[in-house]
Amino acid sequence: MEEILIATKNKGKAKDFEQLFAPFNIGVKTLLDMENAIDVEEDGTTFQENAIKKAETIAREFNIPTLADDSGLIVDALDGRPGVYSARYAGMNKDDQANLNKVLDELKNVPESKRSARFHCSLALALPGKKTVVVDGTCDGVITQEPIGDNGFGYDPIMFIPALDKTMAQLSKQEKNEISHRANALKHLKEILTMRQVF
Ligand SMILES: O=P(O)(O)OP(=O)(O)OP(=O)(O)OC[C@H]1O[C@@H](n2cnc3c(O)ncnc32)[C@H](O)[C@@H]1O
Ligand SMILES: [Mg+2]
Repeated sequence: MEEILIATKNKGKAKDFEQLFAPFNIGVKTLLDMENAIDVEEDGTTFQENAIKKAETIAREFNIPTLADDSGLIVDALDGRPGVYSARYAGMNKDDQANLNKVLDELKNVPESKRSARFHCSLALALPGKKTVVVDGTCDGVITQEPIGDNGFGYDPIMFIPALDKTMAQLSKQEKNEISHRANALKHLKEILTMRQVF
């Protein structure tokens, strides 16, 4: 594989992937580099369904190997919300700040011992003419009382990682990419592709 298209318009994800793919000899493009990319409606009820739909629709449009990421935050005390609706939890206009404030608000009276959560990432790789490969990765944490840290994106400032004693937004890009849901999913994908000798 010489070039891969990441089917995302999210700048934060695009940066994560740029760094995650740096060790491989593969050119990485995202939808931020492409004109006229179809806007894929994320109407699935699972991360995997949405990832497959994004990857296959975009692979068909541009006819190159395409990787899609559907991800989100799962909070135990909120029965798994925001889950697949993470990107539009506070409304359709995709505002990271509003989304994380809604989570903090809903957890206002929940004690630390019950604030467990995890990030989930489903990756789908659509290779023209082949069956799409799907993998998952997760990363456990605890929701803070308020946002802490300026790095990363999305819900990173409210996701505390006990083992590192920092929120995701206090980690450097390198540190996040060693432990993140996205990094873990990519590890699984690499194992499968190595097994199938695609890489
Ligand atoms: O669909 P694309 O174009 O890839 O971009 P998106 O932002 O809409 O992405 P999703 O549909 O997968 O929604 C993911 C949501 O979960 C959040 N999220 C995903 N990965 C994250 C991470 O590593 N850190 C913090 N928040 C994350 C992100 O901010 C979104 O609100
Ligand atoms: Mg999306």
